[in-house]
Amino acid sequence: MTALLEAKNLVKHFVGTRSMFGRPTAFVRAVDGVSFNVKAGETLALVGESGCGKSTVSRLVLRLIEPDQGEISFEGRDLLAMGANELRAFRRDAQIIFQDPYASLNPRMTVGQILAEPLVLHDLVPAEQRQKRVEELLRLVGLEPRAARRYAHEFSGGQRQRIAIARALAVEPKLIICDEPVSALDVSIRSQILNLLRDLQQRLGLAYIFVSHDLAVVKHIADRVAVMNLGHIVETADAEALFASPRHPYSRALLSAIPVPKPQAKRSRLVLEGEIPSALNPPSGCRFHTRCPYVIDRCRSELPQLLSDSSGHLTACHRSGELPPADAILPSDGGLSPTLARLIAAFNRMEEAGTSGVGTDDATAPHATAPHANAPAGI
Ligand SMILES: Nc1ncnc2c1ncn2[C@@H]1O[C@H](COP(=O)(O)OP(=O)(O)OP(=O)(O)O)[C@@H](O)[C@H]1O
Repeated sequence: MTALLEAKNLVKHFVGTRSMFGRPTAFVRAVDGVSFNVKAGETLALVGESGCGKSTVSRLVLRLIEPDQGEISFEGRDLLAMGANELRAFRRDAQIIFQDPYASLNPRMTVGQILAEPLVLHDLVPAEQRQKRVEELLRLVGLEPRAARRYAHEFSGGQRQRIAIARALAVEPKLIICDEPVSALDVSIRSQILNLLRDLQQRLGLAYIFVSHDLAVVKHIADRVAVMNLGHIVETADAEALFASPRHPYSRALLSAIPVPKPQAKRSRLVLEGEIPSALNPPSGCRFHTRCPYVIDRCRSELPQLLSDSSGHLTACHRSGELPPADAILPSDGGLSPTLARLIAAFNRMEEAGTSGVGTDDATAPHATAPHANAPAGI
């Protein structure tokens, strides 16, 4: 199947520091040779720690910023060569929703006006049918039509994210970039929004690029996962394969930080030691080598290529194939395998995990403390 969106070898460096004369003296290598594709109707999750380049990739594929190098195609057409008219059509096909819906919703406009705006801008619905379309959009995201008369600040965080999703849907997109869409929400609300996104995907055939630092969230929504570290993708695989058998040491470390589902279980967390190296001065060779327990000399000097096995599982690690199986190092139900215990001595420290990820069941979510946490989805 042809990819809906394909990015090849994307590079974006920002000026990091300048001399007193204003000349660039160092560059932030935010995105440094990133390739991936997204098929129609699927969810590709882009995962990694803060600063790894996820948002820059999102901005590049929406052509909000221009890459220094690389290619992007959408439905087989060269996105970087598109003229104004083609780009306008692309801006309908590809939408974005952000972590903080409030910041992206105009406080001076009613929800009805916010949802009608893209309809007018893209000349989609005759004026007399706009109100009906706005009401349809509100229902689509689980809000009552009377929400149209109110302002964004009158809604809870989850409801505001529903409004932002409705606005993205107004132009009937094929692809939505979801940039940390549930990170700012109360835990109990997160699963409602994730369920809504999944439901909309099935009904409307949408593709998502789901950007998140949190693999626990991604587990609930992704078909495929691309793991990013300091401007590089280090592993890409079907979500099932990645969660069952992560191959890159960095993916394994991220995965082992996911809290176990049983609240009563004694949970263990693997924490990567040391500072995340800076994209301003990234380590040579493999950018993970300064934190990797399996580092060998070659990792310090030679950048590993992203190589595929016969199943399409891509890994960029000189030592993939030599590492112990993932189930030998990942904690299960709070128990520590002997291999993990050995690893910790060399690599990490262990700490009791008091954090929580996605509430799998709203009724049992532990942090339903915000005033709006138990508010119904509709208003
Ligand atoms: N306009 C810019 N000018 C200079 N540096 C930038 C700019 N935008 C991003 N960066 C830098 O590029 C790197 C990647 O940033 P990016 O926001 O893409 O990462 P991220 O993975 O999305 O992180 P976060 O989740 O914290 O937003 C960071 O080091 C960031 O400081």
